[in-house]
Amino acid sequence: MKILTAAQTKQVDQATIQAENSSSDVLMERAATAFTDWLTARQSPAEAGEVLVLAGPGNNGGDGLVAARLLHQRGYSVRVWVLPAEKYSADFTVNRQRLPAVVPVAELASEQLPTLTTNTLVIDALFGTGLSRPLEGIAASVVQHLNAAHARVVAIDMPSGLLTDAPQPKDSAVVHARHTISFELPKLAFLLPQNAAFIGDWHLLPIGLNREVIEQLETPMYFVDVPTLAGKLPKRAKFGHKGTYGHALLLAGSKGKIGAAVLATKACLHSGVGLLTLRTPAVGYDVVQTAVPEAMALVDPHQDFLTELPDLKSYSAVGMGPGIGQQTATQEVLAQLLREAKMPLVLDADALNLLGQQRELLALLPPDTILTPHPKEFERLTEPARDDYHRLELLRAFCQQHQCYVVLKGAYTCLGAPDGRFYFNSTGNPGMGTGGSGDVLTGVLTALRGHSFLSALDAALLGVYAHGRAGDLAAQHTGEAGLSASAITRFLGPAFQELTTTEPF
Ligand SMILES: NC(=O)C1=CN([C@@H]2O[C@H](COP(=O)(O)OP(=O)(O)OC[C@H]3O[C@@H](n4cnc5c(N)ncnc54)[C@H](OP(=O)(O)O)[C@@H]3O)[C@@H](O)[C@H]2O)[C@@H](O)CC1
Ligand SMILES: Nc1ncnc2c1ncn2[C@@H]1O[C@H](COP(=O)(O)OP(=O)(O)O)[C@@H](O)[C@H]1O
Ligand SMILES: [K+]
Repeated sequence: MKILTAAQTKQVDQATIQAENSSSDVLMERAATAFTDWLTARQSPAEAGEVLVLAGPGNNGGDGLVAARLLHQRGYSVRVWVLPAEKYSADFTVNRQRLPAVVPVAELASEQLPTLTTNTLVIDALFGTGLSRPLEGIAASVVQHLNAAHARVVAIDMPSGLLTDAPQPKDSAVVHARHTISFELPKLAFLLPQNAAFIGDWHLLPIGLNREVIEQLETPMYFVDVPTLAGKLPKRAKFGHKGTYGHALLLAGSKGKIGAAVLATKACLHSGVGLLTLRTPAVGYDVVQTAVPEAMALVDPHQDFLTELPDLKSYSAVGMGPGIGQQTATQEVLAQLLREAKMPLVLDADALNLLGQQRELLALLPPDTILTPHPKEFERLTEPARDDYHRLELLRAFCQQHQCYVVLKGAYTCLGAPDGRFYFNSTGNPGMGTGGSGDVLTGVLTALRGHSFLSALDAALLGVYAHGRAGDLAAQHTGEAGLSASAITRFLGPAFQELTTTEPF
């Protein structure tokens, strides 16, 4: 699914209206009807109480006015508050006129603000994607009043005051919504941690925007859902054998962190790898042979940490990092790996920290290497980010400079590609914020990079999605608090199964 800018969204709106030979108020009616359907399916008139609709001067306000009319028609008690402005959009004006006279309408003013309690249901239709600057004056006062009351706010399209795809000026007033109901495609602002408190839970409602126009628009940003991945993971071949699916090598573990190696190993085995060898310090031998008998253990001569790179010639992909520690000898192993590897690489955790300590090693990264940092690890490779937008700029520059893929982990993990594109993942849950989840991802990605039939991009997209999906499936059984990294590995199979192409009949 594409992520479009505010400007592109406007373009799609207009093209949709043109293609349908209709008018903008028809599209507004559709959007507001979808919004109202969403709301009324969740709140009866009695549960909602008096619904306050705050309407701004543009089409976001227009959406609010249509919703007010529809809610009134459906038996809800509604009161509208309009933001004073020099001019109102045409569709605002049309829908202001269409509002039944019995619906009370008042103008917002600093000395006249609605009375709010924590239980008041407020529809925030002040500003949407047309916001061009931070809120000030009466608009800012209304937003501050709303936030101070902790009312139940449902925002239409955007929480008012929040920019769709640009950094937010510091301390600007932005609505804190419980839900943000947007249309058709996700917006970049929804995916950034710094906006979580404004957006609440977001939901997308289809409103029949023109598919062809969306297809044609160029964007460097995608939201990865099932349709994005359709057809990428082939069914296993009838006569396939272990050689068909690659021989992966994992370099993982050190004394006290052999568990990280076990988790990555299990994950790799549950992600379709043909053969797997684990290189771990001698201290891990018994553990690994017992915990993961399917993997071959190739122990390092050192008892506690990795000191020697094994011969690489048998392997189709190598993953390094989980639990390896940051010993100088291990750094040497990493440097040698970067110099010698002719096969795809996945680097995680301490392998990234070691790279951060010796940045000249970055020049040795083989093209299409996948790095999987969380934001702190990413900073160690680059520089501290001012905010989430700056972090994305750093990500793009890093991927382009080093011609690598970076899986920037988080709630919406962002895969940066060497061509400057971003792919935000849609699966996963907060239960995955627990030690070892990242080790599991390394195992998954190493397995997929060993599949000669997958490109680096497709391996990364499939792996990140399946990892999150496995976390979601596991959480259905364990709950989020009860989720462990081991549980994620147990649901990788079903997650991959869902993504596997079925033969056409
Ligand atoms: N996209 C879709 O699929 C569909 C979109 N639809 C809806 O349309 C919405 C976009 O509508 P929109 O373009 O009229 O913009 P909107 O957010 O109402 O604000 C613009 C007004 O605010 C003003 N203004 C701006 N910043 C300001 C500030 N800081 N302080 C004060 N004023 C400020 C600005 O004036 P100006 O910048 O010219 O001064 C202008 O008057 C979209 O979010 C969705 O809800 C649906 O109806 C149909 C399907
Ligand atoms: N709130 C969340 N929603 C979705 N996924 C999450 C969330 N928190 C963490 N994750 C996922 O869990 C994994 C955590 O990785 P990482 O931070 O490296 O953990 P560890 O080092 O403990 O293994 C990442 O894949 C991340 O995307
Ligand atoms: K809004």
